[in-house]
Amino acid sequence: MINLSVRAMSAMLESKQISVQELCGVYSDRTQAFNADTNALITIHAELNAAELLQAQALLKQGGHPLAGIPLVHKDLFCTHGVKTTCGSNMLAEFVPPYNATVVQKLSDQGMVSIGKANMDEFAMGSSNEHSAFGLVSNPWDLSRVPGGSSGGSAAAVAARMVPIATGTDTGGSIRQPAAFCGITGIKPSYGRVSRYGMVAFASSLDQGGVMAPSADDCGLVLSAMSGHDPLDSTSAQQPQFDWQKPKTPDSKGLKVGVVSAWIEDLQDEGIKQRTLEAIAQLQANGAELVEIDLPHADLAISAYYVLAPAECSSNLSRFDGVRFGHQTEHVTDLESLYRQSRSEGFGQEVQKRIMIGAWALSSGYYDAYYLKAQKVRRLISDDFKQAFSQVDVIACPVSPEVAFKHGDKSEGVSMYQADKFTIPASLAGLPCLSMPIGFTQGLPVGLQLIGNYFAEQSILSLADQYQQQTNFHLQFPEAFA
Ligand SMILES: NC(=O)C[C@H](N)C(=O)O
Repeated sequence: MINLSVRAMSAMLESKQISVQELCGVYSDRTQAFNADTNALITIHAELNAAELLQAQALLKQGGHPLAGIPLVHKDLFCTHGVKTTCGSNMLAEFVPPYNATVVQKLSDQGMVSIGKANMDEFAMGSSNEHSAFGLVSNPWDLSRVPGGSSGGSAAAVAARMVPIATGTDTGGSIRQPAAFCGITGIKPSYGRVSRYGMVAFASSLDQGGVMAPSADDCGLVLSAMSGHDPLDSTSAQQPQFDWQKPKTPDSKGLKVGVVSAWIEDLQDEGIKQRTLEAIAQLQANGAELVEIDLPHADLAISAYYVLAPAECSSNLSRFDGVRFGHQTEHVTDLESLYRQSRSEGFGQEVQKRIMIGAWALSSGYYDAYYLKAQKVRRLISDDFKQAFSQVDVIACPVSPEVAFKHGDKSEGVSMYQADKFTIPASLAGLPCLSMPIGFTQGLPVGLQLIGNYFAEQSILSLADQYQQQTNFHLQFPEAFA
C-alpha cells in the first residue's frame, strides 16, 4: 500500500477496495509512528478535515478525479484556513490564517486530504532544514544526516512514506536539493505557473510552489491540479492550463538533451559523477541526442542570488514588526524597543543575517554596486539559458555537488550556500526544473536535474517518467520505514 503510485491508489479508491478514511488512516498512523525519528512534520492533524473527506467522497462517486482521497502534507508556509502556519519560525508560531493559499484550495477542491504541515528551514532560508524553530529534520536514509532544505520536512515525509505527496516551494533549490538528498522526485515549475497567493513570501521574484512525490507521474498529476492563472496573484502567468500527459511509450528519440560537461567535471564526489554519467547515458540509449552546452555566467549565480534574495526578503519580512504581523515581545520600553525586541526574538540567526545583508545591499550608497549589478548578472544568466534552449529541448545536469551531509557539518559561515551552485542558475532564469532519483553512492540517494524551457514542464516530466519506467530508484525507500 505505502509504495503505490497515485494512479494505483486512485484505482483502489474508485473500485472501493479501500475507503478514503482507510487510506488516510494508513498514512496518519505512519506520521504518528515516524515523526519522532524524522521530525518531518510540525503539525499532524488529530482528526481529518470533514469537509475535505466529503469532497473526496463526492468526487470519487463522480469518477475521473485521480487525486480524490489522496492524502498530502503542505509545507508550513502555505496558508491553511484555521490551521497553524508557522514558516518554521517563532515569528509565526501562533499564526492561524483565516484563508487558504490558492494551492491549498485547488488541491482540496480536487479531493486531496491534508494530514499535516511539513517542517522547513525558517522562512525557506537554508539547505539543511536545521534552521527551524521547531527542531531540525533528519534524513530517513540516515538519521544523522540532513534531508536538505528548505522543503526538508516535505522531502523526508515522502521519503519515509509518511505521506505519498507533499507540496514544497523553491526559491534557489528548495524543492530539488531536498528531493535529491531524500531519493524522491520534486518539480519546481516555471515562475508564474503556480499561484503564490497565500504562500508566505521570501523572495517574490524567485519563489515558486511545486510538488514532491516518489515519481514524476505523481508530480505531474498534482502539478496539473495546483497550477493555473490566479487573479489573486498578479505574477501568475496567463498560460494555457498545464495538463500532464503521461507518454504512452518511452520515446526520447530525437530529443536534444543539453549536457553541461563543465559542471559534471567539476564534481568532486566520484559516486555522484558516476551516477550522473550513467543516467545521462541512459537518456542517450533511449534515443536522446546529447548536445554539449555552455552556461558561461552560471558561476556568478550564487553571488547574485545571495544579494537578490536577501534584498527581497528584507523588504518582504519588514511586515513582521510585532504590531501588524508576527510575534510581539513582552519587553517593551518604547516603540523602537517593541520593533527591535519582537524581531530579535521572532527571527532566527539565518533570517536576521539575510535581512541585514539585504537592507544593506538596497541602501542608497550600495544599491548600484550590489543590487543593480546582481540584477545585471541575473539577465546574463537568463540569456545563457536562452542561447542554450535555441539548441536543445532539455538540459540534464547535477542537482547537488554532494550527498546529504551530517547535521552540523555546514553550520559555519556561508559554506551551506555552495550547496545551491547547480540549482540557483535555473531559479534566476525562472525556468521549470526537477530532480529525479538516479541511484545511490555510500548508501545515500543521488539526483539528476532536468531543466526545461519556459512552461515546458511536460518535456522534463516526460523525460523523467520515461527514465522511471526503466529504473526503480524512485520506488526505493529506507528499510527502517518499511
Ligand atoms: N529557499 C531556497 O530555495 C533554498 C536556498 N538554499 C536558500 O537558502 O535560499
